[in-house]
Order: sequence, then C-alpha cells, then structure tokens
Amino acid sequence: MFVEPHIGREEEGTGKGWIELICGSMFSGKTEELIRRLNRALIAQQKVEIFKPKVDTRYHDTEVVSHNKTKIRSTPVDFAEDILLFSGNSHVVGIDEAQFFDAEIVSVVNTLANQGKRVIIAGLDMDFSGKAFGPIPELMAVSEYVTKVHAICVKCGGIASYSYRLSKDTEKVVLGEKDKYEPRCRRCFGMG
Ligand SMILES: Nc1ncnc2c1ncn2[C@@H]1O[C@H](COP(=O)(O)OP(=O)(O)O)[C@@H](O)[C@H]1O
Ligand SMILES: Cc1cn([C@H]2C[C@H](O)[C@@H](COP(=O)(O)O)O2)c(=O)[nH]c1=O
Ligand SMILES: [Zn+2]
Repeated sequence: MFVEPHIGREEEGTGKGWIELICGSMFSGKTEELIRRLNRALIAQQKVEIFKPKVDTRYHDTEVVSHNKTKIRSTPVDFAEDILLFSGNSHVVGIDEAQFFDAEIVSVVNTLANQGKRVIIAGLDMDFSGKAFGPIPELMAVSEYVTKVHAICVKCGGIASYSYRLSKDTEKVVLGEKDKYEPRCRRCFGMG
C-alpha cells in the first residue's frame, strides 16, 4: 500500500509540492486508490479539488465513481488548463482518467506541484492495443511517485495489466465497462 510521504498541509509558493501517479489496466483499482488518498487528505482537513475530463460521463456527471461504486465529488473539465483555473488555494489536487487529457496536462500538473500542491493522478497506462495511452508516459516521467496497480485476469485468475476490448472497434477512445472490456494478463491478452 502507498504510504503518504507527508500528510501535513503544504505551504503555497514554497515549491514543496509533488506529483503522484496511479496507473494500470481497467478494473485495477486506480480510482479506488485515488479516492482513498483523497479521503485521507480530507480527514487531515486539507482543501481538496478533484477533476475529471468531461468526456468521461459513464457513471456520473460530477462524481468520480469506481467500478465498486465508491465515489467522491469532482469537477468535470473540458481542457487540462481548466484545472489550473479551478484549483484555487487547494492543498491537494486529484485528477481521474488522465489518459483522456491533452498533452497540456503535463505542464499543468508541474505548475500545480511547483505552487506547493500535492497532485494525485489516476489513468490508464495502456489502450486496448497494448500501446501507451496519451500523456501517461510523460506523466510517469515527471511524477515523484508512480504506483502501478493490477486487476485480476478474467481468463486465468493471474495478474492483469492489459485491457482487452471485446468489440472490433479500432478508435482509441471507446467508453465502457465490463460490457466492452476485460482485464487480462499478458498471455491471455495475446501478447506472448
Ligand atoms: N477482474 C477484476 N479484477 C479486479 N477488480 C475487479 C475485477 N472486476 C471487477 N473488479 C472491481 O473493480 C474494483 C476496482 O475499480 P476501480 O477502482 O474503478 O478500477 P479502475 O479505476 O482501475 O478501473 C475492484 O475493487 C473490484 O470490486
Ligand atoms: C482500454 C481503453 C479504455 N477506454 C475507456 C474505457 C473506460 O471508459 C475508460 C477507462 O476507465 P477505467 O476507470 O480505467 O476503468 O477508458 C478507451 O477509451 N480506450 C481504450 O483503449
Ligand atoms: Zn490470464
């Protein structure tokens, strides 16, 4: 389990912020882990702002919701730079479904961390074809802490790192749940 390096309040402008990235396949627990860390920050009386891309409307417009139905309020935004506008004087900024943001998200999270904020990001590291997803590789590079979580392969019960798409769609972005995707291990995904 990830243990927070520091749970106390950050001071704005001290340059003591940092970036945490939680990545993995679908159903690996990224959103649950994001919510767990954000709830602990709230318990510590910190000001928390949470964002998700407007494109992700699967469960709720204004909540981040895990597959297991744990949830936390959030602000849907169109563009990464909107996060800077709405982060205000928060101590902690949470971002879910980061793979859907434009490349600008990298400078946005760096700016927030440089302002002294703790930034916690969750996102899919690979798409349905096993290729890196959007800005996630660069976010890995700039993050102080990277946590890779895993689902359980629905075929063999092993550790799943891949999100297998059940349909023949070839577009990168196809929103969905268990109706459209299965978490699978390398072998059952067909990589080896
Ligand atoms: N094959 C699976 N492996 C692991 N968890 C699964 C699986 N299928 C359903 N789940 C559920 O998904 C939850 C994780 O959901 P969530 O945090 O939303 O994942 P992610 O954001 O990574 O897609 C688990 O706690 C579990 O209840
Ligand atoms: C693999 C893959 C996934 N998506 C979509 C499907 C879901 O709507 C989200 C991922 O949500 P989760 O919280 O990680 O379960 O992304 C996609 O658009 N393209 C893909 O290749
Ligand atoms: Zn498997």
